[in-house]
Amino acid sequence: MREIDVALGSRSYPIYIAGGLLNNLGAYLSEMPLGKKVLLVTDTNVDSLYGDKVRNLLERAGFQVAVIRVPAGENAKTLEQAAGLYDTAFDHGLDRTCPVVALGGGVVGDLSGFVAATYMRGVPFVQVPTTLLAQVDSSVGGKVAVNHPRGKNIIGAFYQPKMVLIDVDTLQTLNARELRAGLAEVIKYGIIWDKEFFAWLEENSSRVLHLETAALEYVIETCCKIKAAVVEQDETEQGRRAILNYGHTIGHAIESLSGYGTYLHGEAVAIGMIIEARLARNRNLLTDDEVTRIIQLLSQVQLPVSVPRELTAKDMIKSMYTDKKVTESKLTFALPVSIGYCKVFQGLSESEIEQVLS
Ligand SMILES: NC(=O)c1ccc[n+]([C@@H]2O[C@H](COP(=O)([O-])OP(=O)(O)OC[C@H]3O[C@@H](n4cnc5c(N)ncnc54)[C@H](O)[C@@H]3O)[C@@H](O)[C@H]2O)c1
Ligand SMILES: O=C(O)C(=O)C[C@@H](O)[C@H](O)[C@H](O)COP(=O)(O)O
Ligand SMILES: [Zn+2]
Repeated sequence: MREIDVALGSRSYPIYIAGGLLNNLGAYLSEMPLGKKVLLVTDTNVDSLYGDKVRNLLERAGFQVAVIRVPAGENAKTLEQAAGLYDTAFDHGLDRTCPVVALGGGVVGDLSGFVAATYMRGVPFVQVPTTLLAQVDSSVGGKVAVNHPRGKNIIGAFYQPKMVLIDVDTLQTLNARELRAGLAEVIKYGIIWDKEFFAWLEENSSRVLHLETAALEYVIETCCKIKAAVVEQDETEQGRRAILNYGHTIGHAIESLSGYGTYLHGEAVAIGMIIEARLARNRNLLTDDEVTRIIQLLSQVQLPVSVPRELTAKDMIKSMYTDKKVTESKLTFALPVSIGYCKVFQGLSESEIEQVLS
């Protein structure tokens, strides 16, 4: 088993990565100082695959489990769904010592983490991510949120989990489109932090797409280590953490303008990374060759590479002003300055953004 410690003082926690780890969830939770009632949050798809198994494991470990299933997909990241979770937590008698356990992808993790952060001003939270995207990104670092019709993740908090348990075997049931969407965030780490990892992906992406366990474990461990390092430097995004947002200023505009769920988060981020790489090229940060390599790798894993035709530059730019990196009305982007290193730039002009969108 691979183990990574996210070192955040009193909010530190372990990330465990291995095949078959779901079987250990009950034992791990029993060793933690937790109350005996669990709110197990999942979605309809994940419930049908792993819900009974996890519930039984937790009950055998002595926990009383209330399961709540939200509809699968981005549209479940709402305050209305959160309200349903609060009701179930209340009905089940969850007190401040009792954990919320997120079993599913980033939607379940973000939504239930938001509920864990706010129910009774905070109860223990455990992440059991089951998509590649959630295993490499959303389960780590403590960003929890729901969407607002006008902007992604607008209502949220920073709230770290007590443990992240990653069973790589769960990826065997994930469909190809979702796997590719997860690969977008994987490629992001190569671009913003680790040029050798980017080069490894250029050679080995098909091993990940073929769900080869050794490749998956290597990818997940590498990404979680990078994310842990960034979050340890800047837990609440006062500055440097915003590099994890590369591709997201454009990506979030695509997601909210085209209707949440039309483009998967990873797909929108893939398009965003290309447009933002072009922004970086126009500022002489990236070379033409580096932009080509980025486009080539994203195309190689069959991610979308162009902005949907129906979205106008004007609407995209308007939507970007709801981005959380905006301060004093200045559009802010995380831009790579080479493959393997990224910086945050404030005050980009609308005309330079229009130029790369058209
Ligand atoms: N908090 C963060 O730091 C962070 C980071 C990246 C993304 N996110 C958020 O994560 C969300 C996207 O997460 P996602 O891509 O995991 O989407 P998701 O949670 O919608 O899951 C994708 C789909 O896969 C299904 N699924 C999940 N696990 C499965 C499995 N093992 N086998 C078969 N099907 C499975 C789900 O039911 C769903 O239909 C977005 O809302 C995004 O904003 C958050
Ligand atoms: O953890 C972070 O920090 C990230 O930016 C990771 C992103 O992949 C993720 O999509 C995050 O939810 C975006 O954050 P937001 O603050 O722009 O909503
Ligand atoms: Zn993301």
